[in-house]
Amino acid sequence: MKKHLTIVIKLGTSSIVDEKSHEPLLSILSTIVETACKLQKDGHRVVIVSSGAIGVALGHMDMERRPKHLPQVQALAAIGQCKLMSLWDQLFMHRRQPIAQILLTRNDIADRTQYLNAQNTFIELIHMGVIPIVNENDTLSVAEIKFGDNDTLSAITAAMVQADYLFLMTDVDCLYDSNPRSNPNAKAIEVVEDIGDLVADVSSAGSSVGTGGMATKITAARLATSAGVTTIITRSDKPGNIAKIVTHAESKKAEELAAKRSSRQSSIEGTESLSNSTSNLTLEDSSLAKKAVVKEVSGTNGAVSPRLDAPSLPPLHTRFIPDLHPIRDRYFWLLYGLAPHGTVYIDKGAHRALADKAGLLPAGVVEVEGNFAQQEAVRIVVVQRKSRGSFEYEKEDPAPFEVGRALVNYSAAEIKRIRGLKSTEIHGALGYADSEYIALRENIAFGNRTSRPTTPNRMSMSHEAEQRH
Ligand SMILES: N[C@@H](CCC(=O)OP(=O)(O)O)C(=O)O
Repeated sequence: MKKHLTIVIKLGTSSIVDEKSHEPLLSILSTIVETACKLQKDGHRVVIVSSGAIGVALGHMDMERRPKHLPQVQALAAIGQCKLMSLWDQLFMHRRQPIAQILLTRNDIADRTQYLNAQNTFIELIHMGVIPIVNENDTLSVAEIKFGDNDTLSAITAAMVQADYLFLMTDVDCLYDSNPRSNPNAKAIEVVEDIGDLVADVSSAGSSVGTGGMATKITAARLATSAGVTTIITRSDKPGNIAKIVTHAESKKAEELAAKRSSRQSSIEGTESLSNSTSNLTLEDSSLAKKAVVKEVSGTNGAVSPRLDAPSLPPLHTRFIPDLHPIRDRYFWLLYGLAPHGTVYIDKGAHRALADKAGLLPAGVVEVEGNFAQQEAVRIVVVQRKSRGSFEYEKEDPAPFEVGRALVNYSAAEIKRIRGLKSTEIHGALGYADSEYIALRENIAFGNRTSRPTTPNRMSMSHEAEQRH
């Protein structure tokens, strides 16, 4: 196994406190501590993303359920966060393992300098042999600046620390193609090569004290795999399985990478591919081999691992294979660190120009939506004009599709006035010209799965992610 793997372990509220009594689940927490210390001892680095502040506070304050009123939730988070950290600290102290608390809001990382500061702190802590324990800073978070669920926060953390693995610990073994509690023939999905083609049961809504569910785990897996992080969904009540799963995944990695490369190579002809200026990221990746590898396991009733007949196999889990060309650093930050404030619709010619590493010129802009300012993030959506030079575009055939995000040099109102013009005409239209480009190429990042027209299934997931932004 590669030395010095970086492993992010995300524990939801339901793994930390009992859903009814809100008492801490000490056996799970203790096994996590033992697992994390063993991994550190073996030369790996561990980061924990721990929910549970509000859940712990409910128990501490003898409250039956999570309140609805935001200031009350924020107050509970403030009460619970120190109890939670004290709990972790006591458990880790038995192993003489130092820990550190990192609390983040989306606002913190929307500023590039602050994002880099957070990243540097993580790197330094890891270097010092400390285990960072991350949570959302709920006391400051309101809807607009919330990650909303710690699944997304854990994916962003995993990207920030360039983790090898993200473990999303949950209350089922893995993803299934249908609900295993109601369908005894539900099949376990053990490997996902491409989330774009995943058909899975996401009906699990999460616990009554947490906010995430299976859908947010898939969103998190999409973010993390796009940053090159192998993402695992597995049971939280058996944290000891983490090391076994890593060993198994490491042994599979090389052969799967080779297979993915050769499948990509053989189908690349005839397929339009576009790239980020430094990462060579393929936008139109429909040529890649994309499938969820579903392996049937018998007797899935109740989502309990039925693997007694196959002792040599690793514990049941779902493994999302990371993208061949990860989106890292600034491009990841542009895509997922920032909340988009609007949409700029561009034509296919502009899309092609971006692929050739040009910036976005006003001539290629068809429509603008939202009320954004200069230097704010927007979605870039490609449309087909109804006729040459027209600002009308096809709404369904072909459907508009999002290709990425950009930081713009002009506000929404300004872009409305200069769309369709040549750069030399900007000054005449506005009375000034800050830049010849709507967005510089270095300020545009392409996503590898936001590029194609979305199926209803995918659409609902990306909308959900957007709402959380
Ligand atoms: N930040 C919150 C947890 C957010 C949340 O509910 O996340 P999760 O339990 O993963 O769905 C807390 O510490 O209570």
